[in-house]
Amino acid sequence: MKGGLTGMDRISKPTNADSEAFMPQQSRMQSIASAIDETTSGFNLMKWLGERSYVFEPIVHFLSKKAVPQHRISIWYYFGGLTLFFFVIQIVTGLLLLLYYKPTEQEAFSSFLYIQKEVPYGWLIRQIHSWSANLMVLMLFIHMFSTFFMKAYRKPRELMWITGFVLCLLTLGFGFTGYLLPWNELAFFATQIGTEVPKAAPGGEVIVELLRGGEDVTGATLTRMFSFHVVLIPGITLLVLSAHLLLMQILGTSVPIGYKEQGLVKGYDPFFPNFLMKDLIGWMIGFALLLYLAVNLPWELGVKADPLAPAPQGIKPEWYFWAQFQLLKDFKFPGGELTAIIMFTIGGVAWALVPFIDRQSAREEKSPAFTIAGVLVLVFMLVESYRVYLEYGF
Ligand code: HEM
Ligand code: HEM
Repeated sequence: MKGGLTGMDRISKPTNADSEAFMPQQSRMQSIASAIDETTSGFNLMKWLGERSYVFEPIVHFLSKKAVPQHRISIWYYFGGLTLFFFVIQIVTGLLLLLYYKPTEQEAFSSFLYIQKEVPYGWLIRQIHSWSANLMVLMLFIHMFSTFFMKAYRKPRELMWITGFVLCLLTLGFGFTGYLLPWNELAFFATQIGTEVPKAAPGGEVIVELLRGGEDVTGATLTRMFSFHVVLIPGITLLVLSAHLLLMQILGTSVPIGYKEQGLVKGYDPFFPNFLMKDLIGWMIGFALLLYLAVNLPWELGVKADPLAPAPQGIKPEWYFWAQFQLLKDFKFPGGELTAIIMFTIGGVAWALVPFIDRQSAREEKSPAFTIAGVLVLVFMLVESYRVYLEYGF
């Protein structure tokens, strides 16, 4: 830019963010008018954009208020951002897959093969969508357990935990509904077993019909799962996620109990731009890993589902449902399935209400009983999942 005071300097450079962002309407209009006068002599895109950059200042101002504490376990603060990163990848690749994918019993598998074999880079987009789904769920589990062990759910962050819990259910819903979409044999029979589960509970038939769009898994189920996957679940997720992130911004990042008193907090990183830049490094590492997996360990295509064929051996769900799957298998006695469902429901409700049950942490006192309970839940899930791995492989 040539010398002299530019429009950008006049409008947004005197960066007292407070006074700029909340400049009275009249003086802001005057600034815009003078900037417009200046641009009439010749059009300069950068200048034009610079003059209008003040509209972002309230956002930057809002973001810059947050600071992230630095201490020996602050590494765990990266996993919410990583979950978010893989979710964004899911949206972008999912929208690209939508250009060619056809959600009908006749065409789903062939459109899926077409994406994989004919569409330029279709195989890459599909592999990225599949791997990023797995990485998103993995990051979400790490994020959930780390916030649990750091007691980040305690007062005043109860709603962060509740919205997070709902996001966990929605993400598992994404995985479950997406699994059927390629309409291959494995997905077909796994969905048949998965959607059968609610039948063991009183009134469960209604849920089974709601999921399947009829008594059995058919083309109607595929269309239904498709609309859940690309419309209903994304819509609700965007709403709940906005609430989760807004709450995060307003409440700020928590510090583990007792850390401040013991002088373990070394300092604070302003979120914008310092911590965001560090987040960016995490995302680049995540992206490199994602590309490596997508290119070197492609997910198999399988064979087209044949609803009339008998179920093949070794049908199992995605790894993130293995613990529930194994528990149901362990409870194969009369009334066992219902007992397992009741256990999971009670466990799930207790997990969701943890911030209200753990009264000690709400008073900023350590709550070892909850740490032990969390370790038991984690060990149970890992052992049950490992048993499925031993029996079926990956
Ligand atoms: C789609 C899923 C999710 C996304 C994208 C997400 C995103 C985030 C982000 C970006 C943060 C701030 C950075 C951080 O502390 O890691 C955060 C914080 C938090 N999240 Fe999540 N989250 C998700 C799911 C969950 C789940 C499943 C839970 C727990 C059940 C949860 C509970 C929390 C809590 C308690 C905090 C506050 C952490 C603190 O103040 O130290 N979130 N989340
Ligand atoms: C708005 C966002 C999303 C859209 C528009 C979308 C769209 C799609 C489409 C069109 C397919 C079928 C194509 C195919 O099978 O390769 C698909 C498959 C799938 N989606 Fe998504 N998706 C989205 C988000 C997600 C998320 C967040 C997850 C998981 C956490 C996920 C998990 C899956 C899985 C596991 C498959 C099956 C992949 C396969 O075996 O090829 N999707 N998705």
